[in-house]
Amino acid sequence: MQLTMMSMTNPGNYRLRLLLDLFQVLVLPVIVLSSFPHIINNINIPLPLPLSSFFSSSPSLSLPIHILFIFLWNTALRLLNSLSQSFDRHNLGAKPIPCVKGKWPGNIDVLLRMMQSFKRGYILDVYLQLFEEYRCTTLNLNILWRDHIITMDQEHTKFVLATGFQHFWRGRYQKERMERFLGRGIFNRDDEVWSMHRANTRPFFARERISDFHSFETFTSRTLDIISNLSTPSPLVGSYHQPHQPITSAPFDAQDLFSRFALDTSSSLLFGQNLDTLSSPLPIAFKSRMGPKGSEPLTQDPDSPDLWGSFAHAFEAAQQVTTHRARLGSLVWPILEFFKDRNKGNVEVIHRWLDPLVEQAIGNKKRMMESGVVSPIGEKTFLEHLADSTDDPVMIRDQLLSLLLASRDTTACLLTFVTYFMAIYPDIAQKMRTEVLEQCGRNPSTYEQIKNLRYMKAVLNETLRLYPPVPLNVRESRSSSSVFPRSDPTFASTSSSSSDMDMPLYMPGSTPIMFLPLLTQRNKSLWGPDADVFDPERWIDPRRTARFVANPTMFTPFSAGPRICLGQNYAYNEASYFLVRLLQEYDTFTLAPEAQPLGSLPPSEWKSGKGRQVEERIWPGAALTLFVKGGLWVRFGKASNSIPT
Ligand code: HEM
Repeated sequence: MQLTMMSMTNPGNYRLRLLLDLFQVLVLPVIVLSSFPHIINNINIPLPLPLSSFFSSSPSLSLPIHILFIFLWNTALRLLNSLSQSFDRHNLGAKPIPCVKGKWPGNIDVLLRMMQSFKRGYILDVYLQLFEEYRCTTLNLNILWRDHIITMDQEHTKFVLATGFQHFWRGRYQKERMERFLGRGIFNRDDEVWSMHRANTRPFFARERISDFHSFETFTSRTLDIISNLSTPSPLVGSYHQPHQPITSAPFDAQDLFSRFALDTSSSLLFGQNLDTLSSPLPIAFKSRMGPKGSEPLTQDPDSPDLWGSFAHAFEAAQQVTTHRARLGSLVWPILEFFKDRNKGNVEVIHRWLDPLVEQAIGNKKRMMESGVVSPIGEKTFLEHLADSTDDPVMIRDQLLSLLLASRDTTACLLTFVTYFMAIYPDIAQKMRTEVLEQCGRNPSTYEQIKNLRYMKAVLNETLRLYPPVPLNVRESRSSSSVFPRSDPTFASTSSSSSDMDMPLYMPGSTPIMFLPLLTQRNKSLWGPDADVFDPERWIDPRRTARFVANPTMFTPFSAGPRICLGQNYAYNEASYFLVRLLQEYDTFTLAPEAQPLGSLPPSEWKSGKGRQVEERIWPGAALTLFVKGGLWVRFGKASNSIPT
């Protein structure tokens, strides 16, 4: 019933869904209980004494009786569901996914443990701990009596994304969380609408477009100018200079700068406009506070034009809200947001910026059609290309926003973490620089040259392995159940018996599943004992690449299967182009922890943890995409043999 009602309504109407759920859980049993005496009276059945006194109990007992009945009703429903699942499982010859057994009813203690870890813990560490505690790579969290599967299993992730694609979709709960923000865009739709978007978007990323480095150059040189200004040691830059400190170049937030670079580059590609976020005021070292993801952009002077700063802020805040909802789960967040949708304000700001662009594109299309002018796809922006396919302004805006999300934060994240590695491993930065100078000299690079930058590609891949810009993702199984392939070898030796080991896991229908590329890509049983080590050579030495060649889905930063990223090559080119130009001019990269906003340095307890957190010098967080909490504050040093900008 729930599913039918949901499909009849707007997928973003979480209030209606919550009311329907509460009706099923709380109201329906009360109705049934109250109608019992009438039914029994009408059909004149004599009841045994305990039951007749139950129905004729005094009003003071009525509340406890109702609560008891609600409890019994829901327990019975859960039992029925579990019986039907075990029958189905038996028929499919599968075993259940191991279930987390918390100390409190509904695994509330597990939920609290996760919430605590999201605040102070290392990224996704709470999930890794649970996998290790239960010695398995796919687990049912069963929060508030609802199945919620998490997996770091390479084989199961491959099944969700590729080999068993038809069994999964984005699902009701994800649409509910994202509907107001991403609407009918490619990230929030399945089936026909998704296919239509994909078919329409793919031709736009043809080779000619992804190898046209002209727009990369425009925004790269603009970014390098800013870095150059910031990196010139000067006592005059008083806003960041601390008394009693030697005068050095200014620390700046590289993550913020790269996000601006990526947003301006993407906006020029997608809707032919330079949003020029690179020109709005930058966060200032020692003054900046924490923003929704990185550092807080400066509050705009009320008299100056907004310059898209409010767009960028609302765009980040909307991602935070969406992630927070996913963490709270499909029951809790709609209750907390019942009277106030926390994304309403953010989305209004976003639409205020995008709607005029969409209207303009539709108007231009009409004018061009009237005058009989037809321009080829290679000369169009994505917005113009979209406007050719539909006149529906909401559909165009939603898809445009999805592409902005796809291209901006992911690419900025990749550049941020490469910079982090260049700062903590200067020898790797040096090696990258040597390759760049050998292959490209001092000129802006070409498509062919970038293809030959083997070490650069290895660094990008190694960064994407340890810090995938989409570190976790969610799908939902469709209404029918399915069976996972055999688990990956992570805990192979710990299964209780060999017959048990041979049994596949049962994936129930209509159930959310979260997969965790960040954990899969750091899994020692797949990548070897040095899985946590940043070592670009693993992508060059053929004996070491053999693991990945034989098993490509152990590395899925761009996803896999029918929904694989459409901008993968574009992203490699954009990041490589930027890094080539950067390394032509700069040879030292240092972290500036003293400039990190308060509360953004890794907590001391991480030192006693396991894996990368022990040596982490920044705080990685996730809000749809990965980011450095408080921003990545760094100093860049100009190479003595650099070329003048
Ligand atoms: C380092 C950069 C990037 C990374 C790591 C990345 C990663 C991903 C991932 C993991 C997905 C799958 C999301 C999901 O199914 O839930 C995806 C999808 C997508 N990406 Fe990227 N992406 C990057 C850059 C880009 C760029 C630059 C563009 C376009 C300009 C782009 C366009 C898309 C599109 C359109 C999809 C949706 C595909 C679909 O649902 O069919 N991506 N990307």
